[in-house]
Amino acid sequence: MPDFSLPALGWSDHFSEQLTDEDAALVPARLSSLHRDRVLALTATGAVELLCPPTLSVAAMAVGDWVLADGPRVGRVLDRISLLQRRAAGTGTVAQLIAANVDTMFVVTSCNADFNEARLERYLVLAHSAGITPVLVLTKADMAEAAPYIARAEGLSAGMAVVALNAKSGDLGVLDPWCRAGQTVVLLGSSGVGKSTLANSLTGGALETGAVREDDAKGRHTTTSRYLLALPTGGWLIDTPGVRELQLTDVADGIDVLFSDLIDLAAGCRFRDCKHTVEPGCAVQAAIKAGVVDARRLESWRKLGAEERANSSAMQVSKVRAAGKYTKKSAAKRRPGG
Ligand SMILES: Nc1nc2c(ncn2[C@@H]2O[C@H](COP(=O)(O)OP(=O)(O)OP(=O)(O)O)[C@@H](O)[C@H]2O)c(=O)[nH]1
Ligand SMILES: [Zn+2]
Repeated sequence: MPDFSLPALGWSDHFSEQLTDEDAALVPARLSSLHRDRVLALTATGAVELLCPPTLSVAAMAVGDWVLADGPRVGRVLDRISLLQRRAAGTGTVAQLIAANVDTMFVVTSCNADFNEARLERYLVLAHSAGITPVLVLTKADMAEAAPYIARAEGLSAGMAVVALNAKSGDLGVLDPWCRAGQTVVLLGSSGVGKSTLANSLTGGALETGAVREDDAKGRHTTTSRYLLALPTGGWLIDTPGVRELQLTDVADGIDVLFSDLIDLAAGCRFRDCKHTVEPGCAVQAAIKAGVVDARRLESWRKLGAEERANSSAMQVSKVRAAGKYTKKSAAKRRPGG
C-alpha cells in the first residue's frame, strides 16, 4: 500500500476548516469500503480498519467519505463536498448513501443508438443534485462519426464538457483534467456503453488483471482498495455496486440547475403560475417559437419535475443528510482548473 499525502487522497480546505483544536489527536481517513460494523479507510500512512461506535451507523457513511479516526474507531464524519444517494431497495422511503466527495461524474454514452437525451438529462440532474460536476463522455467514437453526437450532447447543458473517445484505445489523456491528484470521479451510464472498458483503461488495467484487492489491514500489501480505485494520474475512481443502480431521488436542486435557462425565461411570463402551455404572454413558448429553446427540453423539465415531486414526497433524506451534507459553494470551488 503506497503512502499518500492527504491532498493526494482528496483532502482540501473544505475538510481542514472543520477541524477544531480538540481534533488534534484524530487522524483523517478516507473511506474505501464499508462493512457491517467496520469500515476500511486510507490515511496518509496507509490503509486502516476502523470500528464504528454504537452511536454512528455504517449506513450514515459512504465510500469516499472523510472521517476522523479516534484510535481504532471512527470519531466523526466530516461535512461532504458532494453526496450521491438513492432509495434503498425494497423500502422506497429511506435514502441509501452511495458515494461521497465526488468531484466529477463521467456520464457515459456511445456514438450510436444508446444516445438518448431524456436519459442523459436524468444523469445530469442526478449529478447536479449531488453537487457533482457532470462531464459527458461519448464512447465508440472509433465506430461512427462523433460530431453529430457531440453537437447533441452540447445542446443538453450550456458549458458542460463533452468528450468523445475510444474507450478501448488505452489512451484516455483527454480525461486527465478530471483525474489529477486528489480528484475523485464516478462513471455512470446505461449497460453496454463502455463503463467497464473505461474503468479498466483509467485504472491501467488493474480491474481486468485482478490486481485490485482490498487491504484487510492485517498486514497484507495490496495495490489499492476495491471501491476507491487509485488512478495512475493521481485521481480516484469510486466504483461501487450502488453507483450502477442510481435513480432520481430528491433532485429538485439538480433540475433547477440543468434547466436554469428555462427558469430564467419563465420569470418573464405574464402570469406567475404560468404552465408554459397555452397561456398568453408565455416567455417560454415564445422562445420555443423563436427557435431559441428546444420544445423537447420543456417537456423534459416538466416530466422530471413531476417525477421528482412524486419521489420526494415519499422520501426522507433530511435525516441521513444531517450526518454530513454537502454545500454547493464548496462544490463550485473544486471544479477542474478552479
Ligand atoms: N470499438 C469500441 N468498443 C467499445 C468502446 N467502449 C466499449 N466498447 C465495447 O462495448 C462493449 C461493452 O462495453 P462495457 O465496458 O462492457 O460496457 P459497460 O458500460 O461496462 O456495460 P455494463 O457492464 O453492462 O454496464 C464491449 O464489447 C467493449 O469492448 C469504444 O469506445 N469503442
Ligand atoms: Zn410561461
